[in-house]
This record gives sequence, structure tokens and C-alpha cells, in this order.
Amino acid sequence: TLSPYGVHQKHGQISNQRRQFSNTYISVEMDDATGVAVMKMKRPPVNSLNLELLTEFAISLEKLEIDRGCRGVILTSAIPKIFSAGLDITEMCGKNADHYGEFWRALQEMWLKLYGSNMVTIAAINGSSPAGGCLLAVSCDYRIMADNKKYTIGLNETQLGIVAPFWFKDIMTDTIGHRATERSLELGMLYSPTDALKIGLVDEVVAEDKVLSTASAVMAQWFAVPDHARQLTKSMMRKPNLDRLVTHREADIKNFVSFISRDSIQKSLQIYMEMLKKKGS
Ligand SMILES: CC/C=C\C/C=C\C/C=C\CCC/C=C/C(=O)SCCNC(=O)CCNC(=O)[C@H](O)C(C)(C)COP(=O)(O)OP(=O)(O)OC[C@H]1O[C@@H](n2cnc3c(N)ncnc32)[C@H](O)[C@@H]1OP(=O)(O)O
Repeated sequence: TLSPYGVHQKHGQISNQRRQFSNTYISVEMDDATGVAVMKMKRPPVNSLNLELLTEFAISLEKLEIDRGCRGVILTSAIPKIFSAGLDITEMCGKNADHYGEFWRALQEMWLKLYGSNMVTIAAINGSSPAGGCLLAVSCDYRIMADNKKYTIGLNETQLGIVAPFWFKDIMTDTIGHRATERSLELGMLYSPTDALKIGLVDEVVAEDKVLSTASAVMAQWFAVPDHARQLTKSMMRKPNLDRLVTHREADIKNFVSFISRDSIQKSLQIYMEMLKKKGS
């Protein structure tokens, strides 16, 4: 079927209790018995967040938000070893201002839906999670990361010669505190799971094969609190950050477009992409 946004969706029933819907880059399995949806990103090779994935992400969350049977979402990746490589750099390179604006608006939209969700959101971080990948995780209510020292998480934007926007910075500050955020963002630091746990960037580190089962167990604990009380508390905690972006949304888009269109920034991103490609070959 075609959603109102023009995104193709496939629907399926796995059993009486499980429903599934799938787009190109997002699949969702909803368990009606538990009220938990597992939402997986599936954009090989590294789940980089392009315009289409961000749009599908926002639509999938919106669908779950209005589904009365859904109380919680576990966000994870269908790609082994990678949660998400963050924003798709090719969306920010060599395109025109209209494209940059559309891309940034889609990112804002996705974030407003994820960070502002009434549902319990748990990130099951089953791989590396730099920059925009870290933003996804930090926007959830709880983070569980796979214990593998090859995986990293953090806001490494400065390493690419770019700057984490104020709303990335705000939620990082709320998660790990001002001093740690300042150092972490200035240096573009990426943390191993153990170090991420030490600074409070993730809440738990568990064996790789236990990430999803731990997320389900944590979800059950959060479900024990009455929804209305938990939701009002979440909204009270998150409203200032949400309002700040909503109020400055157009200025934020303008700022992004003008920043990313600079020749010097385009050059930095090209060099970074070439470095990534060389490393892979
Ligand atoms: C005054 C100014 C004030 C305010 C500023 C205003 C506005 C703000 C401006 C900008 C803000 C932008 C915010 C940006 C956020 C981001 O998310 S940027 C993306 C950052 N991401 C990264 O740095 C991750 C890069 N990738 C990796 O480190 C690794 O790929 C990995 C650890 C994720 C996985 O490693 P491997 O498994 O070894 O895989 P490969 O490295 O071989 O990669 C496979 C393949 O994928 C391509 N690729 C990787 N990441 C990306 C990406 N993010 N986008 C696009 N493509 C990516 C990589 O090049 C390989 O391609 P091929 O070689 O196979 O073609």
C-alpha cells in the first residue's frame, strides 16, 4: 500500500499476536500480546540515514504512536555490527540548497517524533553508533549496548569538520552533563561500550546475544509504571528541548543549509568520504 507520504508499505500477519509492516529501510514487528514493537533499520551497508530512511522512520513511529495496542518501541538494527553510521554524508555533499533543506527538515521531523514519543523507547544498540546514530540512541528513554570493544558511540561531528547542532548538544548534555559533553563534542569523541557506560552515555552493556532480550526485560519494568504518569513526566522533562527546536526550526534549517553549502565544509566532507572509502578498500 502507499502511505499518505508516498512511501510504499507491506503489511503482514505472522500470527494472531504479531503484526508486521515493512518499508524499504524500516521493518516493524508489533507484538499485540506485550504491546511492544521492534523497529529495525535495514539499509546496508551501514544504516546511514538518508532522506528516505528518515521519512520512513518518522512515518513508522507515527503509525505506532496512534496504535492503541503499542506502548513501547525497541529500536535496533537489522545489519550485523552496525546500529547506524549516522547521517548519510552523500546527502550533505554536492547537492543543492533545496535538497539540504529538505533533508534537514526530515531529520528534524524524525527527531521530534522519536524524542517526543509518548511510548517507552529503548535503543538496543547492536553495533557502532556514531553521530546521527548516537542521536537516535540518546533520544530514546533507555540505552542497552552490545559488549564488543570494536563498537563505538558518540557525537564525532568535529572529526568530519562539521558541528553538532544545538539540539544534538542539548540532549547529550542532559544525558552525560555539561563538562563531559563539552569535551566530548569539541574532540568528536567516540566511546567503547565500557567507556560509554562509565560516562552514562549508555545505561547497560550486555553480551551481544542478550541485547534484545535485555531490552524486552527493561521494557517490562517500564510498563509497570502507569502510562499516563510516565508520559506526563517524560513530556515535562523533554518539552523545553522540543519547544526550542520547534520555535527555531526554520532558523535551524537556514543555518544548516548555509553552513553545509560552504566550500570549506564541502571539501572537509569530501576528504572524510574519501578516507572512509580508502579504509574500506
Ligand atoms: C556555526 C555553525 C553552528 C552550527 C552548525 C550548523 C549546522 C550543523 C551542520 C552540520 C551538522 C551535521 C550533523 C551530522 C551528523 C552525522 O551523522 S554525520 C555522519 C557521521 N558518521 C560517521 O562519521 C561514521 C562514518 N562511518 C564509519 O565510521 C564506518 O563506516 C562504520 C564504523 C560506521 C562502519 O565501519 P565498516 O563496517 O568498516 O564499514 P565501512 O567504513 O567500510 O563503510 C561501508 C561503506 O559505507 C560508507 N559509509 C560509511 N558511513 C557512511 C555515512 N555516514 N554516510 C555515507 N556513507 C557511509 C563507506 O564509505 C563505505 O562505502 P564503500 O566504500 O563501500 O562505497
